[in-house]
Amino acid sequence: MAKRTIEDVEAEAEAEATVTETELISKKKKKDRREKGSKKSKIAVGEAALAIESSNGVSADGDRKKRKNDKREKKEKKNRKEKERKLEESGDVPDLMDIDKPEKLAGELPKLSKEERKAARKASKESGGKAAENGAALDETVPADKYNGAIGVPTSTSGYTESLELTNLPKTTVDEYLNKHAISINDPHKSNLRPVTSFSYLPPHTFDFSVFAAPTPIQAATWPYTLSGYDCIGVAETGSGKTLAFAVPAIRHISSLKTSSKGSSGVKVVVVSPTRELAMQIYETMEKFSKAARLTAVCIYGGVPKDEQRQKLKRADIIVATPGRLQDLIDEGCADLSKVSYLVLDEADRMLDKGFEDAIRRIISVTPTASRQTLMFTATWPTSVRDLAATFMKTPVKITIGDRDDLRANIRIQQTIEVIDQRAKEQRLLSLLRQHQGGTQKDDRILVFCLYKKEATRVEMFLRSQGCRVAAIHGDLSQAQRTQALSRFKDGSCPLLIATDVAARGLDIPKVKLVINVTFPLTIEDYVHRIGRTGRAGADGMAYTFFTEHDKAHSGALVNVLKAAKQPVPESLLKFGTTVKKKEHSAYGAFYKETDGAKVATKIKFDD
Ligand SMILES: Nc1ncnc2c1ncn2[C@@H]1O[C@H](COP(=O)(O)OP(=O)(O)OP(=O)(O)O)[C@@H](O)[C@H]1O
Repeated sequence: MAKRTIEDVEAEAEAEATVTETELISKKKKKDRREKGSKKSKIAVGEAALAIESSNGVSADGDRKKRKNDKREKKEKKNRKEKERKLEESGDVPDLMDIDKPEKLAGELPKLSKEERKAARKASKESGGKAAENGAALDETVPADKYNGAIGVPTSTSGYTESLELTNLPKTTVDEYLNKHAISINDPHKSNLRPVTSFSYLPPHTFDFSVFAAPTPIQAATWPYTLSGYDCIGVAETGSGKTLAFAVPAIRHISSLKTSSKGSSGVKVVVVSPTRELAMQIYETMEKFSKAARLTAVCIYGGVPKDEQRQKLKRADIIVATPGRLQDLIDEGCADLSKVSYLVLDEADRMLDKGFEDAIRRIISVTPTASRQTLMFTATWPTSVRDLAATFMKTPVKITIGDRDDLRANIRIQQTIEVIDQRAKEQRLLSLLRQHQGGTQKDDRILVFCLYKKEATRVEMFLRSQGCRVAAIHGDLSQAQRTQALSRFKDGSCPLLIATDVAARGLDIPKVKLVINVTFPLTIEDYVHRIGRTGRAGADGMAYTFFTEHDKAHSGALVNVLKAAKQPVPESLLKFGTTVKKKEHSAYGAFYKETDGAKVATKIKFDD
């Protein structure tokens, strides 16, 4: 027999111990199982006994308790449902803005009377049916006088519900508002949503509107549709508050996604604008509102390094961009637009024009078609871009303020056309500046437009040589110089700005007293936008335009714009003729329409 070593003994002892332990565990498990089984059968026996007792009426007390509990549960469920219904009907659905303080919201719910609930239910039902009817002719406009005043209804994912207060307004009050502001709503969905004529009619929000008395007509008319999730074209005069018209629903839209299952990270909102300065301006507005809603916005534009923009893109919810740089970053794989569900083309006609068309197509092509809400806003909506616009939109609602199917300038701007010899321009400019910026008026803001960069530089040098405090903004300057010039003009440290058309659209500079067009722009639309830098937000403005032999191709269109705004038409301008040149889009050809200069634009009021 082999001799056992110390190691063998230890191994055997360990094995024995292990066996013993295993046996013990298995014995305990068996015991537990036995006990469990007996407990179960005891419970089963007990339950069976109870059941027999109960059926014999022995435990009537327990049964009564059970029924009472069931009843209480049913009542609670009914109350919960009723509360939810009230919320929906009153339009006070918990807002995306208020997600941080739901308790406060719940505490603020108004109590509705039985009649109010009934009225709201009926209204919802009625217009719900209407909202469902889709696909009516796109061209069918519902002018103010034909508006049937039916009450709005939630139609979209973001769940806009007309406020009860707005619903309860008499139809005549709504009609009066629509007529007064010449609001035309072309709604193929026939949802008949009433304009939000007061900020208090908006669903609960965290926006601070305290500086404004009421929504402007374009805001009032478009918000119900944009908040409902419809594609929308908004056309209203320069300086009429279109930025907030698309910014408010943008923030609400994105916040609603954050609270829902679709709220994964990624860019949800894209706003595209034609110039860097306008993009920056829109970004400032967006950023102000985004912060309150804890969203992140990024401004993407050319002329500056890309690195910072690339970094910011990684955590952005909102992009405000110029098309070229955005396209670059898409092509580089740094801008992912695959989750974008709210796209805005500001200055839409410009964005759809030849210069930007390719970039816009590229940008739109990387956004999802089905889930994307597309909005277009502008003060000018030439027929030449309308068909192209339609290719990017789904049965859009078109809202125009002040009969803008034909080109309209802001009627509060006093327009003066001076037919002049090319060589006399500089001296005339100088005398106008002395007249409007002399003495106590030395700080009044004047914006001078030139057509070419070189021309702008020449005019700037000339005015400087004459002792004028002057800044300039055009494409030959670095972005830093452009930004500095604009901010000096805005803060008043330099009250005279020479610009090319980079400053023609969208820029909202406070209190520009006078716009002077030294050279006529390339299009009549640009003329309307240039002079629209004055007379904003309900203020009056003034514009002087030098017109020479070289500009005669624009005389007909200019005459129409002047007549429509009830402005004097100088005989010297008429001599160049009144024919309006056809406008063609590169891909869509001519969509010529003779404008009717006799039609008069409607004055839009801000304070009522
Ligand atoms: N409800 C309101 N009441 C009064 N002023 C408003 C209101 N909403 C916006 N504004 C102000 O009106 C001014 C012009 O607004 P905004 O720049 O949005 O005009 P716009 O219609 O986009 O002009 P443009 O056609 O030139 O781009 C801004 O200073 C803005 O703060």
